[in-house]
Amino acid sequence: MKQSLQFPKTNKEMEPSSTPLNKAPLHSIRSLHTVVFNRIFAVIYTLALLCLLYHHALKLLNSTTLPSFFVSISMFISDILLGFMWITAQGFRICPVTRQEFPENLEKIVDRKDFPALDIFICTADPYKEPPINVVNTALSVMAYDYPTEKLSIYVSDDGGSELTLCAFMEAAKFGTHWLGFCRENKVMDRCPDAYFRRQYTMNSQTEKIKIMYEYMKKRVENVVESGRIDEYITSEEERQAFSKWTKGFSRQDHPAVIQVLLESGKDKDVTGHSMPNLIYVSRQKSSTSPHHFKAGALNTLLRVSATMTNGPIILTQDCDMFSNDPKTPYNLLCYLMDPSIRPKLAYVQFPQCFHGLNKNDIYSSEMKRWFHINPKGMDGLFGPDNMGSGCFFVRRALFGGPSESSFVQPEMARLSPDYAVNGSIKSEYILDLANHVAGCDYENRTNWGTKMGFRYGSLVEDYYTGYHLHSQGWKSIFCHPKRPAFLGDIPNSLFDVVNQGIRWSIGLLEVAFSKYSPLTFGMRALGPRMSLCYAHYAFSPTWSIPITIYAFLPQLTLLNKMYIFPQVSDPWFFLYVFLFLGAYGQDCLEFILAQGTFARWWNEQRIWIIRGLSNYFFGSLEFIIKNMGFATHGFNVTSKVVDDEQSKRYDQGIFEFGVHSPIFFPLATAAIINLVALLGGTMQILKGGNLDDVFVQLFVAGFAMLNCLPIYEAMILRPDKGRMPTKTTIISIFLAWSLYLVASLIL
Ligand SMILES: O=c1ccn([C@@H]2O[C@H](COP(=O)(O)OP(=O)(O)O[C@H]3O[C@H](CO)[C@@H](O)[C@H](O)[C@H]3O)[C@@H](O)[C@H]2O)c(=O)[nH]1
Ligand SMILES: [Mn+2]
Repeated sequence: MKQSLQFPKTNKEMEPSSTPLNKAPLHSIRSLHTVVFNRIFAVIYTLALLCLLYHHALKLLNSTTLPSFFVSISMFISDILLGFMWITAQGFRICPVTRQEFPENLEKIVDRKDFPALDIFICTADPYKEPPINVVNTALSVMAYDYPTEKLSIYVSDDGGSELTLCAFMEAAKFGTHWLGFCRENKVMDRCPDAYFRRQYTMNSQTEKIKIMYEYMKKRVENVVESGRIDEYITSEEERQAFSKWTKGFSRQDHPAVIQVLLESGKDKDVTGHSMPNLIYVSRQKSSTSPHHFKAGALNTLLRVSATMTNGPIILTQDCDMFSNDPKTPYNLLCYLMDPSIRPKLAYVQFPQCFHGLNKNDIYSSEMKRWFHINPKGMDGLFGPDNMGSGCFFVRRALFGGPSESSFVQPEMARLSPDYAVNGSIKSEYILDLANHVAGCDYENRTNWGTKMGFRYGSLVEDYYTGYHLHSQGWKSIFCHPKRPAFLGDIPNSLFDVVNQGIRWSIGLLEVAFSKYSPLTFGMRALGPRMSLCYAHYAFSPTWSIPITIYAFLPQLTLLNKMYIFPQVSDPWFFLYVFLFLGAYGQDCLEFILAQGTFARWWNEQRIWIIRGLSNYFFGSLEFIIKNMGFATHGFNVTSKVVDDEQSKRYDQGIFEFGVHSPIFFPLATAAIINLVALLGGTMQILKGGNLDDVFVQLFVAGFAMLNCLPIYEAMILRPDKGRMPTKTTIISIFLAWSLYLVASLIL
């Protein structure tokens, strides 16, 4: 049977004469006040950039020696790239908007029993980097959504193919029957058990009981992972059956599909007698000879498996460390979905990624305020925010071709179509066989999955890439940012993890930047200039490594060799540099603070930008080039979510964590040394009677860098703890700095 109606009709559609949506609006939108200022400033700044270009051209023409030509051209390239990135950033500033939802009006417009079915996808990939107890917490937090349970299905994708994770979920299913009832009866807001017990809660016999149960479950799950053995935890024949696929030849890279229905809605009840939602464990088939496309591949498998079982028209994609912080979140989503003026072209509603456990001044700028909070508002005034992977509700239909009837892409099996109405028990043999079939590792051969259908393959930032394609096809999206964060996630708390995550993102973004789908070519045509500027800003952000690296070394090395490369203070061109620097930094700071940021956090953000330039962007670009030369690289390196107590203590105190010896710290440490030496050298030149007028800008650049490097000096020399910069890294960096200085002295 085909389903003719995906979403219930709202009263408004049925009776166009009365307009309840006007009396009880579901959402509102308004322009941000900064728009006018942004536009005027953009014009002035662009003119200043043109003047700078002219100035550079003059300098190039007037350079008489090879070294001075080399220096001029390097600075020219740097400023062109900085200017280019600045221009692309204007896409976000041209018409930023902010939205508000009125979920309290929702039930006036649509009955709860008519809510659309919701399929929730949670991805995990490694039980040692992503502790199953955290994944379980994430799952429980969404299982406990305030939503009709018979419409709620949770699919857990385990790319680690680990029996430990399955075992953890069996424990979770049992505990869930207590937890869900407890949350409903007590109207609990924190439905992630771990978050609930970490916060203040009223102690009574009921909370005490549930806490004991939680602790018991947690202990069992942690023990399973620690011992690596599941035998003691198996209590029934059914459970034993579930693990029968883990045979001798079973490995992470090579194993059959494992699909296990842990809870079936309508059949399994919680302790208060209410139905439980569906809970399904899925580990897709893997073979070392078939590409699996990382998270995008996992999501596409879930798309198909869920299609065979529940085929909910709405899909929430969730990282395993991003738990729900508000049980009413689906209500906010429905405020847009139920609006007939928005629904036909709506592909997804994105909630911002928010994080818990940030230290006071957010030293690694893990909040990513610009990426996750400020920029999406800018895109929301155009076609809508980019997709951020987690916390995103998709309309299933949007993953099957463009919004028009004619651009619909029919999957190879009608059974997987977004409008197919499923029926029958999800535990039936027929459905399970089908589900196993579509979870096969060769299933996608010669199909449109990953190209025209589902989540897109070809970039390590599958979220960004998929959102970009959906917009290009004519779909819209919405940025929904309620006051209480809808989801809260973990942050990496060592610089090493931060940098590695950033390297992966850089590679993924460059894969898009230099593909046939580049935002500057394909994007311009498909999306128009403003939206494609936004996408280009992200795609090309790794190119920041070039100007940042040049600015981190060249002014300093030239200063040490008494070569002055910027205008003198008395030269009128000097003021152009002052304006360009203060203008960009000032606007950046203003935006950050207007978005409820603090000055200290902004300062750390700009520092991390420089650090990224010398690490993530730098090595990401390098790895991208290596990859394109045909060498194998890392792929999707999952970020570790394991917390080391000592390390997290240092993090809480706001101390930078280096800890491991790694080449990824070389450029950073070398730059720190060179800048300090240049600052000292430059000061000496003045003391010896040099002209401050000549030296000033270079000295300023070195001083500014030095300020930014304070935590690095501290980590190199002052700190005794384990998180300090390893001596080996420091020594090699000193050697590198020395060599650079020698080479520069020879050339310049
Ligand atoms: O082969 C893989 C690799 C990863 N994952 C899952 O993908 C998610 C994100 O991985 P993580 O290591 O946490 O990456 P982050 O950099 O923190 O994630 C951000 O960036 C990713 C793209 O690089 C997006 O997929 C994420 O949604 C976004 O939050 C996790 O749940 C993983 O379990 C898989 O399912 N299969
Ligand atoms: Mn993550």
